Amino acid sequence: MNSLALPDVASQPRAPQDIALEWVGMQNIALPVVLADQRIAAFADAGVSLDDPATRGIHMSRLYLALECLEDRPLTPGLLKHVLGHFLATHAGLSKRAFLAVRGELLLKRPALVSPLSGWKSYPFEVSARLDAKGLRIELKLDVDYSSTCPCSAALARQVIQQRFAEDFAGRPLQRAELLAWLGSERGIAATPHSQRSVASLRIRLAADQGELPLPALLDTAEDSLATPVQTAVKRGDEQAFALANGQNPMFCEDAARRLHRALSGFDGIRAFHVRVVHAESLHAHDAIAQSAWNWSQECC
Ligand SMILES: Nc1nc2c(ncn2[C@@H]2O[C@H](COP(=O)(O)OP(=O)(O)OP(=O)(O)O)[C@@H](O)[C@H]2O)c(=O)[nH]1
Repeated sequence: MNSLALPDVASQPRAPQDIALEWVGMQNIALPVVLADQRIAAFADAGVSLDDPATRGIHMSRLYLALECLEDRPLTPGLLKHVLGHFLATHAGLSKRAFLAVRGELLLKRPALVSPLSGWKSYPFEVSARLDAKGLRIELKLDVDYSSTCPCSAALARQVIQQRFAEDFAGRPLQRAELLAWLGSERGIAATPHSQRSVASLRIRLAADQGELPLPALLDTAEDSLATPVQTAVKRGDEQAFALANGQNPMFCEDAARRLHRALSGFDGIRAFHVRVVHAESLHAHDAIAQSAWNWSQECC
């Protein structure tokens, strides 16, 4: 039987109560993409609106096959626009809006803080794009893991150390060598502040006409602003540098959200962003959360 003889149910008209649909398509399509000079095992969601209420279904295979050109060319706003344009061209008369989301994990090699070592870090990302009469819109989602040391806990720990010092050295003159030894002993660090693994989830809408998807640059900007990103290869010297970075950058979740807000405000090519930080508290069994946004509305990609 040739294809002309196959029934095409999708093209048949529906019953009279028909309704236009906002999004129709497929999700979690396995797809290799090229991003930041890497080939990434990604998953794509592809869809269009079904604006013609009299048409029963879209043509899923046309969306699926249009994804093929993502295999070999770097993922850029231009390539996303090309694919979305193809979605619309193959659904002329049916669809006015086209959608594509690509999810994966970007691997970036990160140097140790002081030793000459390095290792890989995985960054979950999602690139969502939408094309309609208003043009192309692109939103990036990125997660950044970091360490946060509680500033309140740090102050309370310092107070305990002060009290311990007052007790241990009460009523006698201070000897430099004795004091130095005390500072290096467990009595000299009678209390420690608590730290927690934390995650910042960034949603970034790119300005129009961006030539690239600036994922590595955004990740660097976010990590630099937090100053305590989680590490890869670690020797004791690196761990000490990490302890120093944490001591110099104690952060409530509010502090982390404000750091990220300031950093993203200075990043070129962004038209809106939303930041959500989650501190997985070690003091509490619940998490501490802060959110911040700029130029943000609930419109989606
Ligand atoms: N529209 C639609 N198609 C579905 C769905 N689930 C599976 N499909 C299948 O997707 C396949 C591809 O659909 P089309 O793109 O219309 O395939 P086609 O008619 O061979 O291709 P064209 O000639 O380009 O229209 C069909 O076999 C559908 O049955 C669904 O929920 N909606």
